[in-house]
Amino acid sequence: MEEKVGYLTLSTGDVLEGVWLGSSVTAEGEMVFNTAMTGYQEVMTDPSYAGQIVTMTYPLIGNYGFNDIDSESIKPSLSGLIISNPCYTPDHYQSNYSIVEMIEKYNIPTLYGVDTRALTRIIREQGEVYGKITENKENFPEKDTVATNVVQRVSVTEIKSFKTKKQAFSAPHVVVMDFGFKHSIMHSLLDLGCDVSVVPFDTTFEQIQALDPDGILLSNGPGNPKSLSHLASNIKQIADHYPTLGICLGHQLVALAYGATTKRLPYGHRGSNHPVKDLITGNVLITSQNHGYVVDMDSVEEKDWQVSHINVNDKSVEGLIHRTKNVMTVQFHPEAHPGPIDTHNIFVNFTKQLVAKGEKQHA
Ligand SMILES: NC(=O)CC[C@H](N)C(=O)O
Repeated sequence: MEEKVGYLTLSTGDVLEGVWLGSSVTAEGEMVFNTAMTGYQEVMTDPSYAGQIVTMTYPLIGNYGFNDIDSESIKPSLSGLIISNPCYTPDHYQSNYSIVEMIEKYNIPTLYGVDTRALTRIIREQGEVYGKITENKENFPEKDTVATNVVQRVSVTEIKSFKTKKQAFSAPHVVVMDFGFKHSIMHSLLDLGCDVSVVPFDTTFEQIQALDPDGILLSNGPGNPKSLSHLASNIKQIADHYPTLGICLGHQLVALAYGATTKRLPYGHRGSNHPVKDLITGNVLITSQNHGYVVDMDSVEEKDWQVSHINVNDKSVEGLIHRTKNVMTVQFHPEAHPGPIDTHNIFVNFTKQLVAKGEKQHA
């Protein structure tokens, strides 16, 4: 196969050389890195990466292929992919495609053979870095090209309903507000016996009331949470009214809706082994993470909120529980995928307390 050189130019002025994988599709976006050693399929299909160029720090990517089971969305939304060493000959009993076939199928702008260690050091040291995957090494990204309207790009546009396969009578009904939800969030709820309706991110309180849910889940999603501040009063009204769980962007949006603020992390948490301390049990849990923003600890109103989890490395807020309302939010990913399932109990506790409509009627 003929190799074609491509470049990753950065807003820092750095230029890294690589080789195009698939056709030479140019792209621009915020540079982020993920440190997971496995789980590239889940990372590539996580809608929270919309608008971003993802660098995988683990060198070998693609060795166990790509399957029909583990995608987190219908198609990848990330802006581009940077890897060191792609595997053309995957080996796994569930593998249906090679990573190269997927990159070609979805036209994902991808460079390989890039010095991903050097690139990661640049991102860690410079913080907010933008990049361009290009044929022309003189062609730099527009500085501060933060992707806009990313949530609109990845959210469903109409309601989609799913029935649990667990015992069907009186299953609790959870409405998932879709800011770019990962499919494994929905699977976690279905597996725990809930029926699920996935609704567009801007669904109003009244429209949600019409669906008669037992609980609400605000999903993960791409972009700066502050870009959705126009939804704050709607989100507060919903969370005031229903048992609510927020995950990642959903956690940040709930915090904003109740008056806290969010800020940018120096270079984000993206990987599958981020230690988080549960301040209620004292246990440290290993979590899956993908976020560039956090809720500012100083802005959390102590009389209303208990900080339930903190990040062990940088002490940032990882979870909140409302003191009087039935609202709980987490910055990490209890659905894992990729990563360990140490925090699966977040789903168990959320779903256990939902009183199914049928039970309400029969009580
Ligand atoms: N995975 C997510 O929901 C990410 C939330 C938000 N886009 C952030 O980067 O912080």
